[in-house]
Amino acid sequence: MRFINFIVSEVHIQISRKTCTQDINKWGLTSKHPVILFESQSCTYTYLLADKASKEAVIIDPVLETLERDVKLVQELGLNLKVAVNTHCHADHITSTGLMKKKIAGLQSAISKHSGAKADIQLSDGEKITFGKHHLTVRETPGHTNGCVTLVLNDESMAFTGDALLIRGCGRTDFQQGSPKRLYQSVHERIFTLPEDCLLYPAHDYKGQTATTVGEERKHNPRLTKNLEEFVKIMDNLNLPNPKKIDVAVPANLVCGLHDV
Ligand SMILES: N[C@@H](CCC(=O)N[C@@H](CSS)C(=O)NCC(=O)O)C(=O)O
Ligand SMILES: [Fe+2]
Repeated sequence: MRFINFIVSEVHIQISRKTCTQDINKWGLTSKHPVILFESQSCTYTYLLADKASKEAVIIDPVLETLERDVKLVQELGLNLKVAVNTHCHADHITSTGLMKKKIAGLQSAISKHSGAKADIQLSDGEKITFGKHHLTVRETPGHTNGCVTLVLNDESMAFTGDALLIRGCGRTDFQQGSPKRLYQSVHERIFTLPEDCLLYPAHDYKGQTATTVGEERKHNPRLTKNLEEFVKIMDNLNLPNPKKIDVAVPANLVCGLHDV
């Protein structure tokens, strides 16, 4: 399912199906958008960013179940996919980065060096992932897991928050070295300090929402507008069932999704 079809730096917007939470007028005709792809079993968003001139591209959080769709799209658009990056070692689905490397020559996988997972590129805070004249800067945002990163586009017009910040929510902190205190700090110091109108794209949404902004979340996030003490209490009492695939997904994602696939 694709909601907005766009290649970074090109004005080409196709908005269909579900709505964004933010005022649509804010998007404006000159806005840039990533290609947004959705995997419906795990409600995961995969993002594809490309430089129009050079065709160099980056994919964020691709999912095993939608590997063929994503590879086909990359080929149809004639992109030179350079990096497939995971925002963290996912617990709810298996990444497709390992198998995607086998289908796309020259593709490198990437994940935080704090994730404990194997990949071609072990990302550090401040590192840049370059595609054509653009880059994503890695901001470490631990708390959901130790190895969570937020990827910020060079002009700070958009950021990909993984599970650190979800729309009107945030990643759980009850497994994989989760820590509500660290997550609170990460979001307040490393995401909420981005420009108010910076678009935020999460790794999941369970309610049909597609994007938000820093300003909206600073004002309306029901968890992160609380003080630290209240936030910790909320997170310690979520009582969510474990993701159904956690026992297969985590070991598989520690080896780029290639475990027993
Ligand atoms: N039901 C899903 C898992 C749902 C879940 O736990 N989501 C995670 C992100 S994936 S690690 C989460 O942090 N949720 C926060 C929340 O408040 O919902 C499944 O079985 O896969
Ligand atoms: Fe997660």
